[in-house]
Amino acid sequence: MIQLQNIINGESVCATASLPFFDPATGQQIGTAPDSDAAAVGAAFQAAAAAFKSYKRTTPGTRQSLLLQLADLIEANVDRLLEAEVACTGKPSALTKELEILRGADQLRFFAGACRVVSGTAQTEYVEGFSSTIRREPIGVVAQITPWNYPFMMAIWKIGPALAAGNTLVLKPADTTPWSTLVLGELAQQVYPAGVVNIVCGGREAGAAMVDHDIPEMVSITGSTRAGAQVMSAASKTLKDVHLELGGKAPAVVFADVDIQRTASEIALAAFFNAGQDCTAVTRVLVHQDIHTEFAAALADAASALKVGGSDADLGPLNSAAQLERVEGFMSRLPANARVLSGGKRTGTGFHFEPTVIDGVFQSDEVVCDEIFGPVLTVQPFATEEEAIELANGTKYALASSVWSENHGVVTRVSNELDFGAVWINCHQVIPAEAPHGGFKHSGTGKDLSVYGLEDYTRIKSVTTSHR
Ligand SMILES: NC(=O)C1=CN([C@@H]2O[C@H](COP(=O)(O)OP(=O)(O)OC[C@H]3O[C@@H](n4cnc5c(N)ncnc54)[C@H](OP(=O)(O)O)[C@@H]3O)[C@@H](O)[C@H]2O)C=CC1
Ligand SMILES: CCCCCC/C=C/C(=O)O
Repeated sequence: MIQLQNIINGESVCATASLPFFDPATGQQIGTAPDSDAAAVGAAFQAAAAAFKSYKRTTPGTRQSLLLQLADLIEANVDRLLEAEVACTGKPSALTKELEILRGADQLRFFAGACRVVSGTAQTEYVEGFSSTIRREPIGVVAQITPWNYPFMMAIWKIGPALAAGNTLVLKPADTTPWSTLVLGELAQQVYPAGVVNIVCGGREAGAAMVDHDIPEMVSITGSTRAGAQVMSAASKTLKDVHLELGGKAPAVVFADVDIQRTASEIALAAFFNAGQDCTAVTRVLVHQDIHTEFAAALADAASALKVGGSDADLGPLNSAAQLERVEGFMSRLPANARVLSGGKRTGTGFHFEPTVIDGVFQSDEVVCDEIFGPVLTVQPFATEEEAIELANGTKYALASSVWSENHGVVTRVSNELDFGAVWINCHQVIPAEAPHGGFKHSGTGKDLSVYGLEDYTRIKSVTTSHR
């Protein structure tokens, strides 16, 4: 059994209580991680506050160099990170190495470069006899809470911009997936002074303590809309900045002129990658009525061709028994009108679920409007461009979307009307480090990645100097 420890002020620290964590591919326990209480979380914030006094004075050049060193360490330790990530998630190994671990190193390199170009304004005389400067400064100590769907990469998305901007941090991984974040934290200790990067594990008590504590001036969470709303409400008591990357229910709007087989395969991949546990995954296909039946059948074929579980899998398991039960709950409550064209049930060992395509559903059905976070895709026909836009925009989520057509006018008009933080045209889920990632409405506020994500971890100060 592996016994993990918190990382506080540069040291591994035991906790008084622990939580088990499991391999979702088999359901077997892997080890235990600390179940941190408010005192442990408080110690981490104290360490981060002490470290901030000197870390905030580092130059962009120094911060760049530190991030580049950490990126190099990630590459040098890719096998350790991969073992920890795959153990807690059951993800396919080769894809995880390329698309999450090595990509995480690249994303850190992006922030390493970006921190050298983000700046305030030069001295300007807005008032005669006075010079003004607008400075971008780090916020201070930040509290960061990550989810279990991409545990390593979401930790990168949090620590990269925070450290690039000159903040110190305390990060809590989800209780089912602590391991790779602690390996990352351990690597960070080889680069950063004690207290700059602190990792505390735990469940809801630790999460609440992260948000309630009065040291951090910002809390950033990636998770469900429910968790985001709770965090926002709790954070309002201490007037913290909140940065929320929450749920999604991404539509793919497909017009009648597409290549049906190719488009269906690409959409199936974007729906079922990571077993659909992805806030940008395609979850709703809105397809022109002229090709509805043929396209739904092509999606079902593409879904059935995917391999679930095993070393050469296209998709691994759901992350926990609770998540499997949540997905099964949606299936058990399907309305009478729904037709399951492929999949629909658990399979194999652990928490695997078949890629599932459901036709015959309506906009008001729960399976169409609520985030499921599993390999479940619904199909709805539309008659006109206007109806497609209305259906696409018709849920409370607004993170990601795509439109598929060869017609330039159609994709331009529709992409302008789609009310989402990201719109992809004839593709889905293309997420380079340079592009802002974040939604509107119940999908949250603030951006990850990009210079906008880096700026979210800064505050603006106005400094005015008299010429006297
Ligand atoms: N946008 C996204 O990427 C994600 C969306 N989800 C959605 O959430 C659904 C349920 O999954 P669930 O596991 O409950 O996900 P949560 O949103 O509850 O968990 C995500 C992270 O938030 C933490 N957390 C949850 N509630 C609070 C709180 N009130 N205060 C502080 N931290 C909190 C969790 O900690 P702990 O480990 O203690 O639970 C975890 O680290 C999924 O089906 C999916 O729809 C889930 C994960 C990611
Ligand atoms: C390897 C593709 C990763 C895309 C990650 C974007 C989604 C983030 C989230 O679900 O929070």
